[in-house]
Amino acid sequence: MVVSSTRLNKKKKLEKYWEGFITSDKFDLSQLNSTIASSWQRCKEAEVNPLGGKCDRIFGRDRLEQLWEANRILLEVAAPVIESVYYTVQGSDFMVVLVNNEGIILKTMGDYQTLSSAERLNFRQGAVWTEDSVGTNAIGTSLTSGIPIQITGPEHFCSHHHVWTCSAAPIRDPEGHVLGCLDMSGPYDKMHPHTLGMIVAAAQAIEYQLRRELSKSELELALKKLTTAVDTVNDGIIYINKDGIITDANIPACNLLGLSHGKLKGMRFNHVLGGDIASGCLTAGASANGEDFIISAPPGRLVCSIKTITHNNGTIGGAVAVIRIQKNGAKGPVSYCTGGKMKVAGGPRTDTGSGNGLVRSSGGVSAGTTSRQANPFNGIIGCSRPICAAINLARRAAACSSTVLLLGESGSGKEVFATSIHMASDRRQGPFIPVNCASLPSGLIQSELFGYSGGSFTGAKRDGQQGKFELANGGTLFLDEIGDMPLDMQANLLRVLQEKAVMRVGGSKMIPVDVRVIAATNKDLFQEMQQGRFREDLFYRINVLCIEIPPLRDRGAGDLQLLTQHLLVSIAARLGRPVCKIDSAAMEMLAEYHWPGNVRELANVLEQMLIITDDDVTRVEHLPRYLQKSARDSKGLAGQVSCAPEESRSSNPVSTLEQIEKQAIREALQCFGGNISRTAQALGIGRNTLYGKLKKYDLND
Ligand SMILES: Nc1ncnc2c1ncn2[C@@H]1O[C@H](COP(=O)(O)OP(=O)(O)OP(=O)(O)O)[C@@H](O)[C@H]1O
Repeated sequence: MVVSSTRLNKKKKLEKYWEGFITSDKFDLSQLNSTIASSWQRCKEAEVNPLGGKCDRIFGRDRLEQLWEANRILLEVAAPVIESVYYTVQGSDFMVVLVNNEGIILKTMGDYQTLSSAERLNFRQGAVWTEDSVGTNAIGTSLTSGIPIQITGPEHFCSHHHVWTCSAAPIRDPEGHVLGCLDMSGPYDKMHPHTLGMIVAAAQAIEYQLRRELSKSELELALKKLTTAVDTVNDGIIYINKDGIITDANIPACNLLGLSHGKLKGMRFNHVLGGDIASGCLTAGASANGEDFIISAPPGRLVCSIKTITHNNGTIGGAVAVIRIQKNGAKGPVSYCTGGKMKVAGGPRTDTGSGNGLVRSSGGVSAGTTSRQANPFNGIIGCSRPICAAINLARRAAACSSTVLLLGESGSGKEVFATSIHMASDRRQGPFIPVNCASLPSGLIQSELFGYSGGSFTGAKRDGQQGKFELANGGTLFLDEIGDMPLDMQANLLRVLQEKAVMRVGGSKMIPVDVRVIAATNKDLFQEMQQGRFREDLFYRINVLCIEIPPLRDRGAGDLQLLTQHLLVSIAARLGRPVCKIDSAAMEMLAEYHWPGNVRELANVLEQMLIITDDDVTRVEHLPRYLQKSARDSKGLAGQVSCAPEESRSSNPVSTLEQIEKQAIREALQCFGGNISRTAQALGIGRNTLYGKLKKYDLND
């Protein structure tokens, strides 16, 4: 780009000022913009090295993760704005940066070249970009002065920044507190005064969205408070819309009326409680408002009081009815219950109310609380400490959108974890696309991942083809065996992860993709990185949240039993055979074995055993030879360790599935200190099923 002579003159003039200022104690800065002059003064007082500019205050991954969590809403709201700003300037060597109110960089997005130049200054996530750390700069100076500012070339206090131009604007919460700032930085010769305008508009867009988020969460909180209060009172509370239809009710109301929440909702209030009491309030207005009505229904009478809800313009929006059992002496007009599905105490539920069925129902029907959502982590069988720790981390991973790195031996369940994280995340409606990086031929890996445009190579489809990234848009891309990805592809992958956009092979335009990446490997990536087989920058890019999945041999006998039981049932179902028991000696041998192939190997061994067994018990002789030998060898070394349930060891040589199940439940209960929910979750069954089994096995204590 040709730099205009005016700009060159301005730069030369600024350079003179800068040189004069840093070399002399007294230098007249009256000609310089006052915000910049004050900033230079502050930097001098803070003894910032004017000949430097490379940041040496950088927070590591742990602190950064805490900061991401602390600034979660800001990051979520800012992400789409940052992307749209970036796409507007993409290809012009600019980068967009979000920092928190302490000047710590939370997020960067930019062209590869610019990010690489920035990296040389440590201008990257975790770096502290305040004035006292790196001198006058748009971020630090905007945060200090509280105003949007553009700082170009020699206006920066440190000489390393003189080739940069930066524009930053503070982002404030609705009360005016600065939450951070948004910055756009790029080469000095591409400086444009409009950049600042764009950044100010983007910061305002973030502020606007933050206000909306905040009022939404305040509203949710107010609603929660209200629901909690409503559910803790003893009186029945019923909400009615302006047409007299019940829209909601609390638990006591359902109990008093003997109707479930689901049934009550949608019924006509008058139909349930009789008379015209609701219509009186809703149509005739205030005359009946707040008055008590007695509803007659053996064996007791209910007092009902209705209050209308009015809009600001005075129109009636609905009503709230409060009902309670009539205490002696309560007076009021009498209404009669005329219909609805009533539950008579001690008797069956009737479908036709005859006008006298309104009673207090003590048991049975409870208000329909929202049913518990299915837990995707229930599919991960195991209750040992290491697997529970991994599941807990995975749960956290599901709640955020950071890249996840799954480490674990082959067959240990990395894909099971990846799918569970996807299913528990807010991307569950989007696609889950698994890619095995090791099995892709090196010539095809690029087009497989990024797609290709029409006619880009012989044999290519005429209209081109989407790659896995595009296919995973809005969902999750599972990059299995990432440690086997060729080095040149690693560079391309890094670029896509940074830019959140792909360019198809043979294509010319960037296609934005919204993909969450979960990577997995059974290799020691750190070692791979040190030996130059894995790119350092990619390693740190994907290693945001690392989950180590323990090998089966480290998960203890409890997990082995649980998995064996689970797999025996599912394999039998798949093969269309009855479920088999497993001989305790065989079970012991399984526990002796070191399981290099982990759960996958266990599943294969059990399938083989089921296939070759003729009766309903599998024994040691059904085990593969190599496993028998290996287990015997290790037993010889390690002594006798039994994993068979205690009660089966004494007399009966065969462990029934029930014995195994009882033992597994006992261990899981112990592991979770008797907590039913967590035990049920770890065992992969529902709480009610667990209660049933505790009763069956007499494990209630
Ligand atoms: N905790 C678990 N609960 C239930 N099934 C499991 C568990 N762990 C693994 N499996 C089963 O074991 C098999 C192998 O698991 P998975 O494919 O997830 O392993 P992996 O670590 O991704 O293997 P690889 O490294 O070879 O790709 C699958 O059939 C999976 O269903």
